[in-house]
Amino acid sequence: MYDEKESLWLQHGSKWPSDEDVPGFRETTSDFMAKCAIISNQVFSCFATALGFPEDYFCVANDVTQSDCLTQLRLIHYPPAENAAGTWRAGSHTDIGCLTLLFQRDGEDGLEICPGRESHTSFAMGDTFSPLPAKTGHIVVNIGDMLMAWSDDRLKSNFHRVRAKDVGKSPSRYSIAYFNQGRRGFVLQGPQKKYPAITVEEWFNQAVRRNFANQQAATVK
Ligand SMILES: O=C(O)CCC(=O)C(=O)O
Ligand SMILES: [Fe+2]
Repeated sequence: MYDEKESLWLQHGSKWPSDEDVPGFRETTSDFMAKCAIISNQVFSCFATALGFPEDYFCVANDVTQSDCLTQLRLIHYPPAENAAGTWRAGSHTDIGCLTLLFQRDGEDGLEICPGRESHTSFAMGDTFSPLPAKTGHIVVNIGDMLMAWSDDRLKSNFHRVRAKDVGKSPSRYSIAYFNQGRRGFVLQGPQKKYPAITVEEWFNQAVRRNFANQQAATVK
């Protein structure tokens, strides 16, 4: 089943809307992304220190000034819905990268979260989800699978999903997700070396293949 949403993805090498088409968009969005990088780095510094890495370790590994950085901003729109039982705005998933900052707006609820999962190879579904009401100005911070592997599974990625109301009308929902996804060529390995050293690029490719295979298996059941 597909997700009922549309989104604009921005990262190194993206084609931006022109200033004639959307005046001020590039400047405003770039400023916003720079602020997201600063906040992400504050969180990364805490995690790096707690894990025994140098304080700036994850900041360097996710440095958006480097052209091989896979970090991405996604501007997401979920169209209005009515009696949406059986559909998903975003099906249950964990984020694939290191750390996500998620921005929502007042009155556009629908995000549901699940506590951190146990192992980065599982793709458990059917756990208990709790709604996280949308608040303008708040930032939801999700740990992703890459950071889970990079921390030898000590920091858990968390399942989350987005739905419209089963019964009645749901307004449009706009959200913004800033995905810290590491630098392609950076070598990823936890301090305890639980998993073999691997580049971010190769880790990403493997994770996409694994998630896709698991999703296929879950759909077939
Ligand atoms: O729109 C949201 O609130 C969640 C989006 C999300 O989880 C994602 O794009 O990975
Ligand atoms: Fe997500």
